[in-house]
Amino acid sequence: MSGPEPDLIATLRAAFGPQPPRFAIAVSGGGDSVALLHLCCRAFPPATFRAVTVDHGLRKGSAREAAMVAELARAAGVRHDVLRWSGWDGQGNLQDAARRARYGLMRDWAHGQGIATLATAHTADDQAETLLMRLARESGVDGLSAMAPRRNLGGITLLRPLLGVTRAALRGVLRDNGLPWAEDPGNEDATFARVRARRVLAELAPLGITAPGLARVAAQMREAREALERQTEAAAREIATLDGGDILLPREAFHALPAEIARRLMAGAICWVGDATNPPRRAPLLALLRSPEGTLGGCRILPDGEAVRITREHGAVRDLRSPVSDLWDGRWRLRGPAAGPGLVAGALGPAGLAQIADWRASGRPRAALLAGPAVWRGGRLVAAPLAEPGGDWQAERAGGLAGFFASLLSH
Ligand SMILES: Nc1ncnc2c1ncn2[C@@H]1O[C@H](COP(=O)(O)OP(=O)(O)OP(=O)(O)O)[C@@H](O)[C@H]1O
Repeated sequence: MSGPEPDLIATLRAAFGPQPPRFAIAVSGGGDSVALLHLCCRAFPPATFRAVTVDHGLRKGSAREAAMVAELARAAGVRHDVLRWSGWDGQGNLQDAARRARYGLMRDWAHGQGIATLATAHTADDQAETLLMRLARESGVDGLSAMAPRRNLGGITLLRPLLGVTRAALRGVLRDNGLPWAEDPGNEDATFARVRARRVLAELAPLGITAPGLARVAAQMREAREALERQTEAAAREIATLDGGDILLPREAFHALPAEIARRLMAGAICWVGDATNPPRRAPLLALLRSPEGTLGGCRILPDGEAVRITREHGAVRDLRSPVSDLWDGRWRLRGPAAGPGLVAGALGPAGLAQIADWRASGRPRAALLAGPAVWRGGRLVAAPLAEPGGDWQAERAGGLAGFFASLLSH
């Protein structure tokens, strides 16, 4: 074995750690992932990991590509499965739907097989292209940190061990070992922003801008991002409090924070209160920070004495109903006397609030109570734990304040 292969094997071993978990690799049949398959076979005993291919059935030859991967895996002694997708309803963007379906299929498959980690073959070139596309969106530190080397995919760790390795190095591995691979015709289709980014990247070499260089910039951005997240978490621990399911930020202390930290803290609070995965967009977030109140990401932000309150927006939960034993709105746990038949959890709303004479005694503003959890039987209000604390029913915000702090850090 010569050339760059030993280094690449060392890179893989370092990425998976000394005792690799039960893992699988996602192999499309393209050059990058065929090289990943080959390198994994050199780095780890082939019988200790699995390979998976999603056949989208979208273009001629996809079944043949899956069969090619199956043959390569069989020859190498790696167990391989093909997952078939046939779910496109003709709506929306096909690429996007295929991508989401692919990750969903692979995640469910991994869960079913007891696999904890799934590795893809994203390269330094993919990372550099992502960074260029994020520049076009005027992204900040988070966007420019591009793809994470590892992230959570519905309880599975998605690992990208080759983010620092160029496509050219992987093509070298394929050639040196006489390995076949399939060329994706989409790679030449300039209607895709990624293909245009790839072409532009090639033009940037005279400036000294290269794929590995940009991948290193992304890695530096990721470190900066992690540092900023920690600082945001520290600021939250110092100033944030929880009231019911709402976050309260004392205005003076909040505005004294560096702007970047204040923005992150507000975005994090909105995500947590609104149970959202994606942070709010920058422009509306900046507009919100300039105004005393507003709505964003399914939340209402309003002044509350000396503080800013981030509460759920009633409109976002108005029609949400679930059995009282379930987590309501993805975050509320209701506990009360033995749950009788027909009890459901739903928002208190104006109809519920109108039935509570002294809701002001709760000390909470009307907006916060409207979107809070209540227990209903048919159209009859049984309990409103946030508006009438101390009753038979209690509502607990899952995760509590510690959950909010933890949500501010990437996982
Ligand atoms: N059909 C497939 N079956 C199995 N793995 C795949 C498939 N398509 C892509 N992959 C995996 O994903 C890696 C990246 O491929 P590609 O860039 O086409 O995917 P992507 O889903 O668009 O990536 P991103 O997460 O950046 O959107 C591949 O190297 C391979 O590991």
